[in-house]
Amino acid sequence: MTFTTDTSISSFGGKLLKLSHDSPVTGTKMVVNIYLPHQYFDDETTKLPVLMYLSGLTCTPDNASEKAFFQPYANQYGFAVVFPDTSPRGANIEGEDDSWDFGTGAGFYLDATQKPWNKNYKMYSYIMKDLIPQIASSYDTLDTHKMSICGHSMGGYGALMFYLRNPDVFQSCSAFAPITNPSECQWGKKSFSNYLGDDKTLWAEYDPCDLVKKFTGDKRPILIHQGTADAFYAKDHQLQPEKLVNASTQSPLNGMIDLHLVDGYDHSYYFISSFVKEHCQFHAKYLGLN
Ligand SMILES: N[C@@H](CCC(=O)N[C@@H](CS)C(=O)NCC(=O)O)C(=O)O
Repeated sequence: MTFTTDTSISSFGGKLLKLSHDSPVTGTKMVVNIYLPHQYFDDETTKLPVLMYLSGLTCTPDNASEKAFFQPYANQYGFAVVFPDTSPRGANIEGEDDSWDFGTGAGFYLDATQKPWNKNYKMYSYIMKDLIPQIASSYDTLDTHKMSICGHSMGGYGALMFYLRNPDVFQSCSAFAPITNPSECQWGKKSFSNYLGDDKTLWAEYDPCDLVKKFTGDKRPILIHQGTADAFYAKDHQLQPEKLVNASTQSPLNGMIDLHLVDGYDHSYYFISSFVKEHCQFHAKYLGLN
């Protein structure tokens, strides 16, 4: 299957492409946005690294494309940014649209094992086995062997989880207000029990606090920003970045979780866009761009 370009929008000297494709993995039509920096159009031979950005609960690829402001830094360093969706849509599963923190917009980047979700809710395999290979085959000058990953909230969890499981695929990882211990917070428990069932050994295969202890990749820092005025952090305890720091003390990444608690910032894209520069600078270093 190839991408259909639904829209192409000029932005900061590059272009944002809004794409769709039929995914054999999810069995649904999937949408994805890709930001191509000006280098992509200036020079048709040089391969450009890729930054994957995973969004949080309720998001489509458009939230970050419109409000995170990766574009100036993508142009400064010369990398493309991929914004996948957060779940399959329109799978016609009963209950899929009943709540904002489960089902549509809340795929948790995992492969569901439980009925009725296990037919379509396979975001882990979608990203690894469908989206990334398809970007590689559709865009000759995007280098998916030079790829880093970041994300926000549920997408921050996704970024940590993909990186910790696949250090050979992703050069570096960062997160904004990530859910770090999904097995031990309300959002995670709701999704993991419905998508994965009761077997906690399966939960551990997706939980960054478990995965960090088994990490086999290079000893590189993971950059995390967390706003102190974020109610999901301060009041609801959904995010718990300190738990990842604690878990990492028993791992090769001891001392490498670079957690910045930033005073007064909330959970919104005003927070993300305030620190996107630091995250781009961080990834550019590991992508060999600065
Ligand atoms: N809908 C939820 C909030 C969900 C939420 O904050 N989602 C975050 C990710 S966890 C987000 O990025 N929302 C979309 C946006 O801010 O553009 C509520 O009403 O409390």
